[in-house]
Amino acid sequence: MHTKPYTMINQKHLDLNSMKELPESHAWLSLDELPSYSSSTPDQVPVINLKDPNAMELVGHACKTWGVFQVTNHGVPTNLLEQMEAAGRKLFALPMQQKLKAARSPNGVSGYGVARISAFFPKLMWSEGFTIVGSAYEHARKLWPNRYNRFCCVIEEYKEEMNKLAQKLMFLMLGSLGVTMEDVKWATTQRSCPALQLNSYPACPDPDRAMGLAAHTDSTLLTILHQNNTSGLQAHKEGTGWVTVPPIPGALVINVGDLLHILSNGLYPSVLHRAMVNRTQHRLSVAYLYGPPSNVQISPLSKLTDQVHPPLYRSVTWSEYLGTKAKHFNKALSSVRLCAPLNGFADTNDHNGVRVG
Ligand SMILES: C=C1C[C@]23C[C@H]1CC[C@H]2[C@@]12CCC[C@@](C)(C(=O)O1)[C@H]2[C@@H]3C(=O)O
Ligand SMILES: O=C(O)CCC(=O)C(=O)O
Ligand SMILES: [Fe+2]
Repeated sequence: MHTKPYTMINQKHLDLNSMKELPESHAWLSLDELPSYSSSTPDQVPVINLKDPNAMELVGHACKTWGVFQVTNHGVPTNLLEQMEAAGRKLFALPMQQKLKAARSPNGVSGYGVARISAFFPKLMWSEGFTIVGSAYEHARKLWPNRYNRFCCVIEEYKEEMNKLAQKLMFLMLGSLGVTMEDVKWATTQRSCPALQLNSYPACPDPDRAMGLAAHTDSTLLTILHQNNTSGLQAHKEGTGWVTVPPIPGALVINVGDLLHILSNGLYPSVLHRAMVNRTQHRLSVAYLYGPPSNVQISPLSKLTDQVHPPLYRSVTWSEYLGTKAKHFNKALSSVRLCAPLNGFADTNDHNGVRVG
């Protein structure tokens, strides 16, 4: 038997829940490299009632101006959101040795571990994650050898409901640009292969020097995020700076991802966002990362391009783009860009210069 605490086994898997002070490995030098602007009128992330007769227009406007919004009346049962949150809590409350049994392999996608983007930062993030692509069965069986069924059922039901909502959102987002689901046949005929990301942000002894999840855009078409009633999510808006996305009970947060940025030829820019931590509360979030079927070529929709608006991005599949993101992180989007914008300026939404830490 070893006598060292298991937090020493692997520096990347410190048990944050038991730390009384912030270790150097997690102390960020600067949390803000992007400018913040002071404004007398506080700018707030839109909240849209999906049963509003103008929902399509409101969604389109939110995608153009923010790339993030919250939705109410979204049709996902509240008790399913609660069950998912409870399942997440149960998972992260397991002892570290147990969680490590389902650790993500070095080049793998699924499993327990630090955020995939960690490799791009000199400091570690104050969070732990669990990624599920495909069935949760293999991992759940390692975590709870005799009682994995309940976890798997909640995950499956959650994915089912989120898929319905994602389709509805695609219909609204594209509809607002004059694009019909006929123009994007794959969106209704082929099944997508989504990912589910559970994030846990333990209470932090020194929140002002720690980062929960560093600034990034999602590689998805769109992401549906459920945050428990603890704030921490912030979105970046040009000209405004970082804005907190306040938790609203029962509401879900929708992010525009890089693939929708490409599909809309830049009309819907993907949103840069991050998660901050706090001193007293354990924060939990569940992200449903929705992309197209993995081998469908995604390129700017022909309805949105003409001589004056040439396609700005080359076509990519989701699986190729995930590889590009894993390699180039915040330069992934500009690496698939075809031509410079007509005004000659770098596209601010390509998130080229973001480096936090
Ligand atoms: C399907 C996806 C999308 C992934 C990779 C893979 C599984 C996990 C997703 C996330 C979730 C956390 C932020 C992010 C940036 C990360 O590090 O892992 C995401 C990434 C992406 O959107 O690129
Ligand atoms: O925890 C959050 O609020 C953000 C999570 C997130 O951005 C992600 O999982 O991609
Ligand atoms: Fe994200």
